Amino acid sequence: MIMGAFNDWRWKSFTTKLNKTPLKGDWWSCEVHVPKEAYKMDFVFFNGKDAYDNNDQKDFCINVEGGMDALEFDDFVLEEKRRELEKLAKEQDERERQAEEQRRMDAEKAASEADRAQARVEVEREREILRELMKKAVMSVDNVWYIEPSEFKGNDMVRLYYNKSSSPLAHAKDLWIHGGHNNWKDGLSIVARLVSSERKDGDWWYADVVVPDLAFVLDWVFADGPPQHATLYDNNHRQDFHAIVPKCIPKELYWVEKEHHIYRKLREERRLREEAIRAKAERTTRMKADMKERTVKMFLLSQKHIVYTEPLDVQAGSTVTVFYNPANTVLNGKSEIWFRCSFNRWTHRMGALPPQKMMPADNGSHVKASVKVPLDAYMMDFVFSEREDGGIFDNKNGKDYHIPVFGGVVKEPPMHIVHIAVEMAPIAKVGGFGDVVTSLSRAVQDLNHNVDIILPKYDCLKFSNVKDFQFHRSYSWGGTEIKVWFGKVEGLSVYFLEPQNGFFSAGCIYGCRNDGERFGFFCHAALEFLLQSGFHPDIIHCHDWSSAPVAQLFKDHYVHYGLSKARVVFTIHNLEFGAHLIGKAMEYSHKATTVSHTYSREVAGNPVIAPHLYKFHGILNGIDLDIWDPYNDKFIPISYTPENVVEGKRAAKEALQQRLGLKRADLPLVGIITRLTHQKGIHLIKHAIWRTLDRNGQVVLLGSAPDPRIQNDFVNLANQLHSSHSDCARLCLAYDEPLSHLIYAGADFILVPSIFEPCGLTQLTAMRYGSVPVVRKTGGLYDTVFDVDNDKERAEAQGLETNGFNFDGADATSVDYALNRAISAWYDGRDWFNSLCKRVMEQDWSWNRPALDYLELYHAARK
Ligand SMILES: Nc1ncnc2c1ncn2[C@@H]1O[C@H](COP(=O)(O)OP(=O)(O)O[C@H]2O[C@H](CO)[C@@H](O)[C@H](O)[C@H]2O)[C@@H](O)[C@H]1O
Repeated sequence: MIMGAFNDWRWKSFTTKLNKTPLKGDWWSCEVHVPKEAYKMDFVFFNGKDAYDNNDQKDFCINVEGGMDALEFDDFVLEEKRRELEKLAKEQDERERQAEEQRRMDAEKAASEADRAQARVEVEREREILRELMKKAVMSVDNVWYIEPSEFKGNDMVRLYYNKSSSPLAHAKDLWIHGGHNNWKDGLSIVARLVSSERKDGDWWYADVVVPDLAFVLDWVFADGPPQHATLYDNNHRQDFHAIVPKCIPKELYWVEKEHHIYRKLREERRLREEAIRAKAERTTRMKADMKERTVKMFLLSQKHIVYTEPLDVQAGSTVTVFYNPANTVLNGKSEIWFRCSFNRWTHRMGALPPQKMMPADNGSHVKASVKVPLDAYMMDFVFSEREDGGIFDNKNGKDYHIPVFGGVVKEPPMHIVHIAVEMAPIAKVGGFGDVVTSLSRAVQDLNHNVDIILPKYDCLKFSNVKDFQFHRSYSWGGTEIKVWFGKVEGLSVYFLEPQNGFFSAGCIYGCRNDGERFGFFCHAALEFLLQSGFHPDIIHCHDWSSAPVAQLFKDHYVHYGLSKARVVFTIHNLEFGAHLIGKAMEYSHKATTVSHTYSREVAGNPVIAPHLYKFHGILNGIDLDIWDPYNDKFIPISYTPENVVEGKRAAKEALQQRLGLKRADLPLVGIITRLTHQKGIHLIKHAIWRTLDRNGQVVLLGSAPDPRIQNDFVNLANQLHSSHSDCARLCLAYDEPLSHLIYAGADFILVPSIFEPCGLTQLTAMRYGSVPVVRKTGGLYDTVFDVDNDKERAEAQGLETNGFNFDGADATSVDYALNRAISAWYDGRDWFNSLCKRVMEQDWSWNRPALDYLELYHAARK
């Protein structure tokens, strides 16, 4: 028998019996069908059981002519796989669609039942009221009123008689009936003037009225004039008059119809409500996607002076041309440029492609090379060199060039990232660091990676924001038992460590005498938890002095024991505190970052940073577009987008003024939202408050000071201002997240005069809400705010438009320089100012771009 297959045993295997032939020797034969995709046939012979002739373990093979070649076959297989994946994806989509449809139908059914039940309740209530009424309703009252004929029904014309002689209307000249039906259900449905009758046994009057359709009780009062003009009434001692309609329609039928009517109304209202919610959600998603697409395009184009591809979107299976301009790199002036490329972060099965000499491009500045992108690529990787065999390389400072590939059959394998952190918004937030832990994690998770967070289980956690909170396990370490709890926060998995030594039951996050000891213990306990739970993260990300010890502990105790795959990334949010611990983390981490380029340059000379610059990078923070979203924000009165920013902000300003008791007037409003510490430029904040008031503006400050002396100082200032400028200044000296949303939306300007600022989030959030930032040119403030008068070119170099006002120095004149221009711009040209609000709102200060930078960094850490 023969057992074989084609193309290195990858295609169409077969097993067939051979027949003895009459040829000389012991020749056997069989017929084999050679498929058109074959370039090679591989086979062995055997006896049908256990004896093989496999050509000394090399197998036999014959090349096949006229079919595909090996490369074509690779493509063919991938194409097949792509088709298969497409089919599976379609089936999956269809299943999801059906499941969604089912969910929708179930929800519809439940809602419909709820509507029906409500309709029933409403009808029952009405019925009860009417029942009570019917008890009081009669056909006539002797000597007061009666109706002719005595038998009547809906739509009949009847004559109602009234004897006013002993009523409050005894002396009225004019007499009117104001009536309705079924307990005044439709309000006034009967109005008529009464005329005097001939009857002599009293003072009888009458009116002819049409009985409303479907009425079974008539309700009325008498008055001395028509509605709105009457002054005297006879309302039957406040009971009104009620008459039974003797021949009204069958009652049950009425109520059935009524219930149905209410049900239809409820259902229609619900449908409209749901449609509005759906439309809004769709619009939110679309706006987010548009912003992301614009940013990614901008990012790809922003490197155009060095490298770009044609087409810009690289598709798997297509051929792309890479353009490179050595003038701006280390290869400037080289006579030859060689292009060295691979895929999937250099892990592609084909390995690196052979180096290719680049040819001059038509534009004169760039050189170019073309590559076919395989179908199983998700990333294109390349570097450039001066010679075929190497020499000087441009590898983008060790990071290499990477361009994402779309539409491939293989997806990037997810990384597992664990943050060890002591703050996390919104459950344990003190400042911006807490925001970043949450929003960076969400952004990386959105890019299909796995993210976990380890946090101390403070007794002061905001548990209301933790979903599915549950006990996870417990372990012993450091002489105590540590309970681990698990929960979901903003869609992120969080492990909470609760050592039984009470370290985190102090009622606060920071501020204990032994903070260093508490957090040092936490860091070690977190690593121990990872080890004991068998986690194998790719990246352990620690932050600031509080989880800085992780880096060295990892190196000393864990790298050889089970966590060896992990790399440690350390991020500095603020170098002010814990320099010694930060220095250690700089030394022991694989990569270190801080939260803006400019701050990374500002601290580069610091002795704890300087020796480690080779692994130190500035990556800007972003804000979370779901958490800060004026289109879906429950703390502001009108939801708005750039299209209706003026209307949205006007409503928010009014709500803010009303809430804080400020004058409700159209004045320039400056907002300040900050921790009140030296870093934030306290003397400049104070000065700016007075300056704004001088210029007839309003100021709202939301902030609190960890230092009681500063807090006191501001309490005094608040007292002074609230009496001298109660219309125009409000200092809220507390931490208040909902109020911060209203200030971001209601202010015209957000002032950030920091002395130093690693990144700063408030100016970014301000822009998301269409507020114009006024900032000091330092750290991340410098990188994100571009002065409308002075920074046009600097903004353009980043593909941006100017977006605010800034100043250099740290004295009163310097703040005035920016603040005066800002306020004047507001007074002088509202159209221009409104267009500036719209413009800042359209800029993308989210994680769309920085999350990609972090991923590059994580990959670089793993190299
Ligand atoms: N009284 C109050 N009520 C409600 N909310 C308030 C508040 N006071 C402040 N906030 C909020 O706290 C956050 C402050 O974040 P920042 O980044 O601007 O400063 P912070 O100095 O805390 O952060 C540090 O870490 C971050 C993150 O890396 C860096 O951006 C920054 O430069 C660095 O100093 C914002 O979300 C703001 O809205």
